[in-house]
Amino acid sequence: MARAIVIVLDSLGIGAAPDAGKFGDSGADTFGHIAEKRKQSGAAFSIPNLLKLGLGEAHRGAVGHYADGIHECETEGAFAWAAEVSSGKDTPSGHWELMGVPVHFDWGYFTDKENSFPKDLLQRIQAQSGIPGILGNCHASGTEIIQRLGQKHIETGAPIFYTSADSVFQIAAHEEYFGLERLYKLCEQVRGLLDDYNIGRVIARPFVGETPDDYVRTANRKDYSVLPPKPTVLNKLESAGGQVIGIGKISDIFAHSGISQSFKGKDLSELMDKTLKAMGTAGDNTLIFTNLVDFDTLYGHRRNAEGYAQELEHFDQWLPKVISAMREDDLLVLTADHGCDPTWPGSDHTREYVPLLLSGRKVAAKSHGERQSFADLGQTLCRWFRLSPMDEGTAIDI
Ligand SMILES: O=P(O)(O)O[C@H]1O[C@H](CO)[C@@H](O)[C@H]1O
Ligand SMILES: [Mn+2]
Ligand SMILES: [Mn+2]
Repeated sequence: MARAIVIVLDSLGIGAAPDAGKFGDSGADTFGHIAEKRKQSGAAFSIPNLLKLGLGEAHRGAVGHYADGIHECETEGAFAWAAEVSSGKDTPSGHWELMGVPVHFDWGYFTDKENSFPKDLLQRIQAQSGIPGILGNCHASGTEIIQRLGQKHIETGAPIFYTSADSVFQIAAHEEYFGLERLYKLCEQVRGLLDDYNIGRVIARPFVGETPDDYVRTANRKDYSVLPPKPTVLNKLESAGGQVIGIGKISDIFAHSGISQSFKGKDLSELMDKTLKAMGTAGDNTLIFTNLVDFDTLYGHRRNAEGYAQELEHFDQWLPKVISAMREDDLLVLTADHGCDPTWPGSDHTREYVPLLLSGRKVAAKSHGERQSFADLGQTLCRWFRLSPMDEGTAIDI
């Protein structure tokens, strides 16, 4: 009986999508530019297991040439490169589309770079929560804004509100001076006031530290997403009696819908450890669904190409353990939810193709070419679990 393990390397795009121009992202290439930077440094880029599963070949398919230092590689799995049909290049859109439900509506955005949030919304937040004031109220990189405003936040007790090119309302506050539970409660209140604005997520961004130079965000980040617009493959599998084990922020991304069990972890090692543990215990008809957020949060948004390369090498070393924990009827999928090119201007995501790397004892090594939607993965999972098809997506013939 079937199981599937889907691991999202958050933000590992493999080249500008056909519609990247609409997002100002023509020429973005997360994987290609990481490889290029590593080549320029003179050091080798050691990701043999990812290459065997088809990462280099999928990237070549998407952009038309091998990344610097990457050569032809005989793959041991099926691979493809997929474009996104959802309107946004954000995390929920990417994950929901992977699970068969693209976002066809337009999210609301706070587009103004300064004074980003409407005055009446801010007034209602203050009235309901009783916070003494508001800091930020602009587009920002989350690490830069706590360095700039963290001290004032501690002195005044006013939380830091900021946003980005995504449909997000982010709130940074000190875990001890402001309080973690208080931050979560504030995020819930803000979530409740955003219905008219069609905003995808409120994100709690707690940090610790005593001076601007040592403020650091903690693993207690929490995402408050709206529900996907329709039932996803997760709901379908659960309704058919299967199990969905979410690891990392998967449960938050799906607003806890279609998740049977959820495990968190503070970094890639903990998350991969929990993935392996789940593989050891999960029964048939289980989807183990892991999100590895650090690629995006620590390296993509921070525009740290070398850090991203090292994290990919680190992940690569986990793959032999994952592969040896696989059973006869397991399908392993490595993919991504959007790009976040660490060489790109600004700090936002980039509109890119994502890899679909499928492997397992019953999966033939083959290129499945370009896919028109991430939803092809959802449809493939339906077929794998013998579920009725989703409305969107074309199953990959593995
Ligand atoms: O700069 P930080 O706080 O990491 O924010 C980033 O994280 C959000 C969620 O991925 C994105 O919308 C982007 O703004
Ligand atoms: Mn993401
Ligand atoms: Mn991100």
